[in-house]
Amino acid sequence: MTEGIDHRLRGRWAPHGAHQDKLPARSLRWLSTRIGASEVASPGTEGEPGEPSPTTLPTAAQADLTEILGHERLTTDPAARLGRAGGLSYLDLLHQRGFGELAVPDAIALPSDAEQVQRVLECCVRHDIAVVPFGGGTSVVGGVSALRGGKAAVLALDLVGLDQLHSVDPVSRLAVFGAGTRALAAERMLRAHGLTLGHVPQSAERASIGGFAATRSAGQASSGYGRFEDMVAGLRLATPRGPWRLGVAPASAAGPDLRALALGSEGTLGVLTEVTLRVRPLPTVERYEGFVLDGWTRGQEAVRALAQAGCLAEVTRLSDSDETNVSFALRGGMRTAALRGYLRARGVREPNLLVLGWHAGSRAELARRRAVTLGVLRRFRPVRLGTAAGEAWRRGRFGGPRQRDVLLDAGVCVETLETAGFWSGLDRLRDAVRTALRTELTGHGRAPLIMCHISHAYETGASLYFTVLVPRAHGDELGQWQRAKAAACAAIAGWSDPDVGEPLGTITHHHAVGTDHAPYLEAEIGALGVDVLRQLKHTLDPTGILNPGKLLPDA
Ligand SMILES: Cc1cc2nc3c(=O)[nH]c(=O)nc-3n(C[C@H](O)[C@H](O)[C@H](O)COP(=O)(O)OP(=O)(O)OC[C@H]3O[C@@H](n4cnc5c(N)ncnc54)[C@H](O)[C@@H]3O)c2cc1C
Repeated sequence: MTEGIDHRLRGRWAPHGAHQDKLPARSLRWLSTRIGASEVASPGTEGEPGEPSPTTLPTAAQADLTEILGHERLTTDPAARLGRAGGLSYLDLLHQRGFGELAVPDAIALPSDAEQVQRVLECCVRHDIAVVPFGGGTSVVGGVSALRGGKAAVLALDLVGLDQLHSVDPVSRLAVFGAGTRALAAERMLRAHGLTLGHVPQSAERASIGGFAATRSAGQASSGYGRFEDMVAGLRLATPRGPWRLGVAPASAAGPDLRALALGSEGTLGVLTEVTLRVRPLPTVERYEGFVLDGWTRGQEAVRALAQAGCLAEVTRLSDSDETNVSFALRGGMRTAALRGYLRARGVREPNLLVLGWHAGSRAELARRRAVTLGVLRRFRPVRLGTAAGEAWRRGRFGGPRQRDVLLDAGVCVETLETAGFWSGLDRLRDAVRTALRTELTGHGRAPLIMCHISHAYETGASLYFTVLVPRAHGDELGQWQRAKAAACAAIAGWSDPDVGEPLGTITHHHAVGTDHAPYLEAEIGALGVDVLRQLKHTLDPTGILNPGKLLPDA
């Protein structure tokens, strides 16, 4: 029923992928010295979450839900409930390791089709039970926290059973998926038709099509294939007011695009049951290549030039020198030492690694596009590292979450956050976030490592993705990151500098709002914008059962 994913073991990324958990001892030693950690390697008082409180699902509701789903597809088993208690943010993982209070759903519903989803919602309206739509559970912003919103009980509505490819229309290049389909499963199904979606976030092993649509996700190849919302041609939702279908043509002037209301609605307006996606022919040739540019400013200028010349590779990813140096250090060995020497000899003082990955329909197309890209890059004097560096990145692209588990085991606070801004303000945004994080996390012998990369570029601006590593503050594990994240969010929202007065960037480029970013939404969309969302929610979900506390903090 769970497609090989053991939902009882949420504290770790993929129990069956344990062999990829490698982070050599010498790398850990290097890291601990770098971040000032006598504490690293001592995880402190870590444990397991306690047994959850007994379910408060009313007996009458349980009987009605069982009638809809059958005994097999409704469970109040404590392990299954713990398995859907939150997502995969650093704070979620700390909760799973026994720090602080863990909000646990009272029951799990596992519907097998859209009709069952609709009936479950109507039943929850009748019994006034909160519902948390649950895709892959990879939210890193509190999107699947089991909050009750004042209701007597909360149900996690796991969509894993809606995992089918319903139809493929190769003529129109469309495919219709059940919302619970996992990304890699969707790719496998499309491959059989010679097609691809091209949406590959780092969470692809677990995350679902419905989750991507509900959060407006962006994958690692978004510079070529687009953001997930660009891929959505149509949607079906179950709502407390009844089913809703959106999207009947490739383009339309029939009033505002209501699909955009469902995209990014984070389970607060309805439950996505089916998603119609624009698909592309499978590329026949791919090439990943690494380049080094000297300094962040030059690297950023190069990516802007590529974006504005309309010649971004599908994967375009620029790491700052902190991230580049860490990736060199973790690799270690003679080759890396030789590479450092070579870069110094070429006059590179601050290596910023640029990875470009092209997906093309033919060798000729690849050669043509690559030549244009290299032509644009030339004036930024890149040092070419060839395909070995590009392939090294590609091989390691899914390793992050596994290495995070290893670092957590070693007592490191490791978390990411992201934003986006226009090119002209990107330096200011990056500086503000880095300063906020550094100020909050430095002290007591700790020297946080704050790395940044651009992995989604547009004509007008780019995303900034920060990865933070710092020794965990024993006794203040949750507070340490909560304060740092709040400071970074305040900087993005433009609150930390009285001269700014408006947001420096968006509070989230692709992780969504969830609970964590909800306090900052108004700074971005205004009080009127929040009111529009509130009214919309009231129309679709009048009794407020859907995903309480997400997107709108008070809904
Ligand atoms: C290690 C790691 C790497 C990540 N990398 C990326 C990345 O590269 N790019 C990126 O965009 N994100 C990334 N994320 C974040 C996360 O994977 C995305 O937000 C993803 O879109 C969530 O999909 P999911 O199926 O896991 O949704 P969930 O976590 O289950 O849910 C996310 C939100 O959507 C709602 N929801 C889920 N399914 C439905 C549905 N069918 N109908 C209505 N609402 C629904 C939930 O209620 C919740 O509010 C990463 C997360 C982790 C842990």
